[in-house]
Amino acid sequence: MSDDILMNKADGVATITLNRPEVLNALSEAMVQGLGEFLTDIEGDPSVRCVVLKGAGEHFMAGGDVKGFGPLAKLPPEERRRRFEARIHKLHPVIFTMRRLRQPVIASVQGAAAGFGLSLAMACDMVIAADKAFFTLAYVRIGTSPDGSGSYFLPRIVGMKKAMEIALLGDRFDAATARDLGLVNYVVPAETLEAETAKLAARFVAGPARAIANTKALLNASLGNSLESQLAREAWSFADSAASEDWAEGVTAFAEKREPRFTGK
Ligand SMILES: CC(C)(COP(=O)(O)OP(=O)(O)OC[C@H]1O[C@@H](n2cnc3c(N)ncnc32)[C@H](O)[C@@H]1OP(=O)(O)O)[C@@H](O)C(=O)NCCC(=O)NCCSC(=O)/C=C1/CC=CC=CO1
Repeated sequence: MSDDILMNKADGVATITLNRPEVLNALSEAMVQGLGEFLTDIEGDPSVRCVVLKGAGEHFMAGGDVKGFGPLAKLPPEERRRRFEARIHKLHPVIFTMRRLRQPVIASVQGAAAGFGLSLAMACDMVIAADKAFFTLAYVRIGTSPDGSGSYFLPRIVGMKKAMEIALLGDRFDAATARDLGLVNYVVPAETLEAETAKLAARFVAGPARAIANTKALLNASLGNSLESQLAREAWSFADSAASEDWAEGVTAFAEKREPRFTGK
């Protein structure tokens, strides 16, 4: 496995670190492959109750490696089209797996989240950002259009008009603006980002795993479902959650007026 991406598992949390700080963690082929492999590993590991995605160094991720694109500019247009289409398709299993994972995925963002870096953060379930973080969809500034699910999640999160502004202009905006737009859940002082991310992850680790997984799947499904299908799915999910040990513990703790002690079973 390449050093471009790292994973550490501890106390129920899998932390994935994008690790090319010398280029603001710009994407490499090895990083895409590693991300896919780590997420597949997590999908099969019930001991992981939460995933944290972060960047090494001062930034989250600057997106595709634009300096690495240089040599491609010399290729004939049809060859460029072929190569980029192939490369970008390799990102898709990563996005699908992140959305399909039973565990919540938290993006912990410091510095820049640009291009695919912003797409990736949007594909996470929650985003916690340092007050000094900044965001740009960027693609239009290098003469291209969004990828990696950016054009799927952006209008769903911020609404169509704001999505048009962010995508068509590619301007930078700060963490407070990102929070006001709903792109970020919490903004925290940069020096507390790690600790606040750990606190949020610990809440998921201590939570009712099956209910959390069912809730995540329900919200994902609602983006494309009719009301009728969604209601059917809600009924199934509630009943499935109610068949867990954590549900029995939750209602018992409520009756006993104490905090529940969930085990994830
Ligand atoms: C917003 C920025 C990310 C950061 O801005 P700032 O803090 O002002 O820093 P800079 O001075 O601009 O940059 C510092 C150095 O880092 C280099 N750098 C920055 N971004 C990249 C990058 N994406 N790839 C390679 N290197 C990068 C920059 O050149 C500086 O280096 P030097 O000091 O040597 O000069 C800002 O930098 C920015 O907007 N970056 C570009 C964002 C972008 O266009 N991203 C790519 C869009 S395409 C994409 O994301 C996705 C894919 C996915 C997969 C396959 C194929 C295509 O694209």
